[in-house]
Amino acid sequence: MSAMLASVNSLQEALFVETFAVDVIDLKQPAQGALGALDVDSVKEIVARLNPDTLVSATVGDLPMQPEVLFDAVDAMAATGVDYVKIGFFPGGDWSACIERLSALAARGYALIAVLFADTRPDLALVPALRQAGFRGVMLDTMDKQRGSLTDLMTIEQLQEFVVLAKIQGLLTGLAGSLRRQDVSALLPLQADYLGFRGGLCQRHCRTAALDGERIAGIRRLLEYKTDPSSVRPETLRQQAGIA
Ligand SMILES: O=C[C@H](O)COP(=O)(O)O
Repeated sequence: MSAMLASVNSLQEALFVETFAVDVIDLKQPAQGALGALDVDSVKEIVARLNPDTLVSATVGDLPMQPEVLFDAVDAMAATGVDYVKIGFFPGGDWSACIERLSALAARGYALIAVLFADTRPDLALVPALRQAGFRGVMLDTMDKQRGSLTDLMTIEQLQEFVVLAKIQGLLTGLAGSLRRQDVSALLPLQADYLGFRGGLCQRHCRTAALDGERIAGIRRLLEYKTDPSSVRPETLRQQAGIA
């Protein structure tokens, strides 16, 4: 079974999705890009207002792959108290230098999640380097939301290969990218740690539109945890990965 990550753009939306007991509330501003960010003060306030047991992640924005730019943004977002910081690996720049610079933040105990974009054909040879740098997880998403869902861009076999590769490295593994309700049954057998949603939770499947309670409840029902939801908690993952 996979956990459910739901992306929200405000305190109001965060409190709303919390009532559906989603497993991870992901703070982002979809109107500003694939991984558009909320400002750190808003994130801080949302973290303070949510139930302390609710897992929260946040994105840092669609940033250029420049080590210092990413370092500063991730440092500031991690300091808000979110459980995970999601970092998009966009085309261009020096990915290795960025990973190395961010390893200093991972060493401070921040749980970093690399987001790779299926529509940019990312080099999966990067996955072991993420683990070595102390990243806590890696996920696939889509950059261009007009190109269909993740399952339109990669075959189930390719997605399975990604999940297995990431799990071998002991990384938390996520799948997202315009996922629709009908994608869930195809993705569940892959046993990713979580599936992420925004557009699929919104009216008209439009990621910048308002959340739709019926859609959220429908996907939540498909992803009801049958096992221990604490398995995606940072401390559990640390133990699994043998990190003190
Ligand atoms: O991390 C999950 C993303 O927010 C997914 O957004 P999307 O469903 O609109 O592609």
